[in-house]
Amino acid sequence: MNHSINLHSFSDKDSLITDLTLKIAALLNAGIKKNGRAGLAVSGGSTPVQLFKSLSNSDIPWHTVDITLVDERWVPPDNQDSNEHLVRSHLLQNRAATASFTGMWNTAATAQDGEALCAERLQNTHHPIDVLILGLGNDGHTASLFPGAARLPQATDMNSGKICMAITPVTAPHERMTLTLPAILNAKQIFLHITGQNKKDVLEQALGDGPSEEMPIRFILQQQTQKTNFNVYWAN
Ligand SMILES: O=C(O)[C@H](O)[C@@H](O)[C@H](O)[C@H](O)COP(=O)(O)O
Repeated sequence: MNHSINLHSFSDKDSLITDLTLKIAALLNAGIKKNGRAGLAVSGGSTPVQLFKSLSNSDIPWHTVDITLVDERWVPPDNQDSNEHLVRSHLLQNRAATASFTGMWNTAATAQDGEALCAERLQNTHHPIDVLILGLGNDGHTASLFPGAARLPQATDMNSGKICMAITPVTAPHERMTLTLPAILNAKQIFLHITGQNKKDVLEQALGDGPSEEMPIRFILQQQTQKTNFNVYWAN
């Protein structure tokens, strides 16, 4: 590995979830104490379901937390592929039911058409985001920063001034909306949450040399600004 990272390894998923839940709760509680509100941005996919369930029971004044998405597939919230659907089903439950949620999807026909409204809504949530959770795809994507996507250069341009951007993956279904790289790196704390040997292998490959465009998680691993705390949580 050519780049050093803070890697927290766990022998099983349950111990990871217990530890990460406490860590996230402490950071959100600290943010609330200092600023009156806190921001939490979450990814979709299958990995975070157990974490969402655990977080939903955490002792946090959830009514002072703004929950947003890191990315979204451009499908309505009643679609099983919707990340908003996932968050509503597993995170906005129990104690966390009182949190304020701002999704990315809107009724525009395409993500590109819905970009301005999505950005406007996100601007009205708590910033900077206190805790942002990323996942990792087998192709090295994170958020919806997909290798080979035509708009990847714009979505990773640190000077775009944009908070979110529509993007069409070539390696996965659905047009997406993603937080841009500068918006992701503006978070105070980023956790990369991954499970299984396969994802660890992908991470190790990404930590080696090669173009970030080929494995966009490298844009995060090799962040130039160094102002964001970045930790990897991995369990087998
Ligand atoms: O909506 C999405 O697809 C995601 O936010 C995406 O970036 C995800 O985190 C990875 O694809 C990992 O997904 P899994 O957890 O399902 O492996």
